[in-house]
Amino acid sequence: MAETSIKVPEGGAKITIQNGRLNVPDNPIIPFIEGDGTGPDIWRASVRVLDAAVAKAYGGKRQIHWMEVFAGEKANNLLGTWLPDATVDACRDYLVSIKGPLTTPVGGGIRSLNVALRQMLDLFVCLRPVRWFKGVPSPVRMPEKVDMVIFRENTEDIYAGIEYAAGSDAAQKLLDFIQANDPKAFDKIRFGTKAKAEGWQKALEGIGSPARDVGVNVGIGIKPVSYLGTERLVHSAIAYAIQNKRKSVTIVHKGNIMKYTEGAFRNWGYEVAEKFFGDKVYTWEQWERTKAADGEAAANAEQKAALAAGKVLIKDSIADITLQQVLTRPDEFDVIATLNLNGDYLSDALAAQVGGIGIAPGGNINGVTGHAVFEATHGTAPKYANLDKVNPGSVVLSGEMMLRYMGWTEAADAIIRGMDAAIAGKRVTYDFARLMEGATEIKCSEFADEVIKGM
Ligand SMILES: NC(=O)C1=CN([C@@H]2O[C@H](COP(=O)(O)OP(=O)(O)OC[C@H]3O[C@@H](n4cnc5c(N)ncnc54)[C@H](OP(=O)(O)O)[C@@H]3O)[C@@H](O)[C@H]2O)C=CC1
Ligand SMILES: O=C(O)CCC(=O)C(=O)O
Ligand SMILES: [Mg+2]
Repeated sequence: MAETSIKVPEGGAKITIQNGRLNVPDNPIIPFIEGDGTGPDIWRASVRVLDAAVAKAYGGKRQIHWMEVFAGEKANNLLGTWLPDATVDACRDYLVSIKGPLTTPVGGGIRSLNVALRQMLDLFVCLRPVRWFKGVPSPVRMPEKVDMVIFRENTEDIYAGIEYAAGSDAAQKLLDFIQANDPKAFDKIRFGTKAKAEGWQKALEGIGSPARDVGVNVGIGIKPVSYLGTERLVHSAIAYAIQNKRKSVTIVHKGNIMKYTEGAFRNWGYEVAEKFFGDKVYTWEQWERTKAADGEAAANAEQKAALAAGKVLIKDSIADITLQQVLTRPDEFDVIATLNLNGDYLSDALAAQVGGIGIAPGGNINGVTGHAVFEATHGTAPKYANLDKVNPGSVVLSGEMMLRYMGWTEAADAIIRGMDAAIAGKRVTYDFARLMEGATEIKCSEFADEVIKGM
């Protein structure tokens, strides 16, 4: 029987932050959420890898004191609530935590606990690096060219969860508001009135469909995108690119269609680049201005000189073509700054290029308060729950990101060495084994053993 309340481990101490710098003791207490579905299998394997990496790197001088906190099905079973306040408080108090995936029902039921946690702790960056490990099976010809870092805005966009169900009073009130205040826009809501709905129904009856009573059934979602939300995300992405000597930051948006949300994100993104990083970046907006003033050749020469001087190129790309070009021309993408939904799609799509969601890590981070919750990109994969089967790589590598975030680079490096060795040995979980020639399929727990051996 699991614990029903949080037990603070003895002998551990809190990670704190002072003047923007994390203070990590040698015995930090780190809250963890096991997760739903495959979460427990993965966590059991991953925690052994993380502990082994720390032991290998520091020979007992440092040790993580793990503290289980509850969320999702386990919390609901034990405590009758999906996301206890104590869990959120623990992640807040202890600053750095790690979690497994949590289930979100589709089309009704509770809202995403994952999203709730990100919003409650204001973890505005969802950082998802996408890199290839030598030997990992990939559907693309040159996976070694895939080396991107996604900065996904984590607190706004349609993920704010402001949605009203079709037929509800709230949806009707919003429709009435739009009709009263912007009749032209209201007209574009295809089935926004009973007359329009009935008109379509009549047309259907004209081709033999049975008669039925149709009403106004329009669900409405709201997509907030703010200047400050954009500023802090894009600022983080560019600062990261400069610090890590990356070549470019691509602002990915669908601003041709959603002009005042995604389009504004693009425009503000360039503004942030020039306002905060003017001497360290060269933007496509600068290129446009020089072209208008002095011609294309001058603009090209200016860009070439700026990049030769080590400036980071700030460019933008519309989301649909981006999804093609990350496949066909991956080396043209480096750091990506994007909105919440685009980032969700892009991170799963890109993971496929480097071996799949089984090794796609992530971190949700507030670089100002220091709060961070590390978690895999994938979900609960419920059909594999309790089979000790799936790849623990995503949580292991999320832990690697966490260790690096804490400044425990030697332990993080040990994990990378272990992953490299395990993959090179071709003893891998089912997801890799089914695509890798000459591989032996092993269990989730056995893969953890291979990683530990390879450190
Ligand atoms: N941050 C979070 O906690 C997230 C939670 N979710 C939630 O998870 C639930 C299930 O979502 P679903 O859309 O099925 O997506 P999942 O990511 O859970 O699974 C989709 C598929 O991805 C592959 N996969 C996932 N995890 C692994 C792994 N560790 N190793 C190898 N392969 C893996 C499997 O593919 P195959 O069958 O081909 O082997 C699996 O069937 C939903 O409730 C969703 O809301 C989703 C995403 C993130
Ligand atoms: O919260 C969920 O259930 C899904 C979240 C998700 O897809 C993601 O974080 O990438
Ligand atoms: Mg996702």
